[in-house]
Amino acid sequence: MSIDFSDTGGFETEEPLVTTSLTRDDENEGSLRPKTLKEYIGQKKAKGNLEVFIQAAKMRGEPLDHVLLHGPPGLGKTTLSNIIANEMGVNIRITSGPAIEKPGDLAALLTNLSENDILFVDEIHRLNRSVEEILYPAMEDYAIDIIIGKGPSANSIRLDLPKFTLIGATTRAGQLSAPLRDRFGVTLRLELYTPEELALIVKRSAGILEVPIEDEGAMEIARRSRGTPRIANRMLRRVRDFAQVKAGGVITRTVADAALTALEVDHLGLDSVDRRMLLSIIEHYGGGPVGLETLAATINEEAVTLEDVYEPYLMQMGFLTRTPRGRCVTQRAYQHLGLSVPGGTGLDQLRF
Ligand SMILES: Nc1ncnc2c1ncn2[C@@H]1O[C@H](COP(=O)(O)OP(=O)(O)OP(=O)(O)O)[C@@H](O)[C@H]1O
Ligand SMILES: [Mg+2]
Repeated sequence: MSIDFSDTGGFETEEPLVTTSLTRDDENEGSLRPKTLKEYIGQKKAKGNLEVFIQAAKMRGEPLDHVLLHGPPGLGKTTLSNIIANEMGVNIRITSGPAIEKPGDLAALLTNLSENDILFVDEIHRLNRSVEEILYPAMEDYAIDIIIGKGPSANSIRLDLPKFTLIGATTRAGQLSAPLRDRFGVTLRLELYTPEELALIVKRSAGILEVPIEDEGAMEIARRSRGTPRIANRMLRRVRDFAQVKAGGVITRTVADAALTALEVDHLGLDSVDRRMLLSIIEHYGGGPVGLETLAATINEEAVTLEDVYEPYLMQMGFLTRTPRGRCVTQRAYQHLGLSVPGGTGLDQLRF
């Protein structure tokens, strides 16, 4: 059976599937968030470590060591932070690097915490320097130094804080200053998910959303969601719309394939930006190397978006490599795009 979804009707105005930030699609993302470590699929290494640290902290009746979570957007950093709070049985206060403008803002947050609470700072690489300096003694000694008064009569007093856990999340661990990075006892890197793990996530989400889905339908979405649960959940919602309007409601492999193809997501999950990126390196820069900024300007996208969102997946798939002189496409990329590999190596010769 084949279904033609090329007439996408009312779906054209949808927002892109791949983004750095949240879209309208994610509004009820919260309802799909697992609440316990057990429900949190994949990330075996990070989860295994956390299980031990959480148990040990609970046995000692102490707060968990400060945790730094890093990895590309949409892999479950915020989710994991909420789970840690839940598993520890403590409160979590949520803020972000850019939201804390002055040292006083952070001091207010810290002094309002209760014993063992978690302070979650998203995008922690964007904290400004003067705010960051308040964090050093807070993390190390559970204290902050406050200056009272001005000029010669100014006095510094040390204020004790409750023992708390700082969880920092960042997509760019490399941008964290060394003194801040060193003060985290636990650093966990989240990895892109395998298609099998993503299929479990899709089936779990479909269950919550009460969408009928076949195993093969879930796998089709999983294979095309570029290792990222947030994208898998977005795709599930779009495919559900197609399934309901055009195919009787059930998400089968055929329905998922037709819907995602209509959304310009190819069978490995590459979208139009990925393809423009690879094609531009091939057509304008002879396959590379080309610097990230130059490439971004050529295809009219932001360099950070390419670096944080697109590159991790293209590198994982073996389509792109990073060299000291810039980005290069691989033979696999030529093959995937249906182009012949320059120099006549690769496919052309293998065919004989
Ligand atoms: N391990 C997981 N198991 C099941 N669902 C997950 C998992 N990780 C993430 N999700 C789903 O993906 C969505 C996005 O995750 P989350 O918001 O935690 O990502 P993030 O890493 O904080 O992203 P960002 O960097 O953009 O802040 C969540 O709503 C959740 O439903
Ligand atoms: Mg987040």
